[in-house]
Amino acid sequence: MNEIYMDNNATTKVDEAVFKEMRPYFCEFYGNPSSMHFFGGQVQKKVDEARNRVASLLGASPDEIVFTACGTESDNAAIRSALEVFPERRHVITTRVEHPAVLTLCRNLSKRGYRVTELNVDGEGRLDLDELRRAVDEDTAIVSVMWANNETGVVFPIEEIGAIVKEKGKGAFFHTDAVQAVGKIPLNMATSTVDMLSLSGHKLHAPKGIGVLYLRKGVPFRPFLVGGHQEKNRRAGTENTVGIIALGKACELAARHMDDENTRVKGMRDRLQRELLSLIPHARINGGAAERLPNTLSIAFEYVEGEAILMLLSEKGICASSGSACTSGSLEPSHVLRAMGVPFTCAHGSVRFSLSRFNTDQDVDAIIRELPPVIQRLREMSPFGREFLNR
Ligand SMILES: Cc1ncc(COP(=O)(O)O)c(C=O)c1O
Ligand code: FES
Repeated sequence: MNEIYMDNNATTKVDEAVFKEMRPYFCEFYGNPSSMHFFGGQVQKKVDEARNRVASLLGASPDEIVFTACGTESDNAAIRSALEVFPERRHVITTRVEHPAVLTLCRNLSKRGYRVTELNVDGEGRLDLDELRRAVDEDTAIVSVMWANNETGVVFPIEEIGAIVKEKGKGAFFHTDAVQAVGKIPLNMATSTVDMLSLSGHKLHAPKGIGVLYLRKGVPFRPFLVGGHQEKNRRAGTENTVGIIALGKACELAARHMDDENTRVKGMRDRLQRELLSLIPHARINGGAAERLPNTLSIAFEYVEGEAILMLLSEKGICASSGSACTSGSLEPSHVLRAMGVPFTCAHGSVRFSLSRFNTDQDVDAIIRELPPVIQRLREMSPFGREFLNR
């Protein structure tokens, strides 16, 4: 069976060129970059090169790049640092649609006496900037808003948000979880209002377990992990050298190919969306009217179960995701779709296809061929679906 992988917002394949770049650093050049001898020096040089490559993709300076273990660590480090820098400030602003890496931390903070504002989104997943404007005050330590949503692909107007934080925040930090944005849309820290940004290697064809916290020059920072002097005292722990080198290569590839590839990826995503909407009745795009990442399609089929769709697709070799919490054993539909007010019946039947540069037109053809009969079959099987079809 030919596998069709359209779950790239969950994780991506390591690019062969990335693997080739990191491979010698396991068994041949395994030195510790902090060692004085030539063996460590060789690795240090390669880590420096990787730092330059990451910085270049972000329009940042290499000193502003702190390597971490993952996107989650970067998110935690950014928010916790802000609270330590401003111990007297007790207010944190985020959104209802953040990844759990931010949302769980914020909800824990609210249990510990912090005031946490979770900004709402409208039916298309868009923020109300007036709500943000009203929320920011002199007690706000940090505003953390994701650049792009992992489930719907909806892109937030980060620079407009940053301008509001800078205008009203009395020095409050602005952090963005850009884990889904980096490599998919161009970002430029040189002209940005962002103070701190998180990214994760495994979303852009580097391996799992490597992340970055971008930390703007001059922004005060308290490290999350303390110990050795790595990363200029901003993140202790011996560097994940192979991961760093891999991420450097992945960023270099992303910078070089982003324009062409994303045009092609968007073409495939748009065709998939168009065809599915025309072939399957009572389907709707989650976040369809908002600005979205070029690779993401979250589509709701009324009166069917997300899991059932995924299981039947999986039998055909097609990997997608349901964008619902029930994949993790709960019966609640996704917090993102709920925040958008997507009706229960649609939220449950939502499927996310997320493409990458490794997808082909044949992959899109296969989904267009396989999915409509799957939905038809499931609707016929379900009592709700039957009633609904007979209406
Ligand atoms: C928006 C967003 N933030 C954070 C993360 C967490 O990244 P990591 O898996 O590297 O911890 C993810 C990945 O699932 C994500 O999609
Ligand atoms: S129970 Fe499956 S999508 Fe909600």
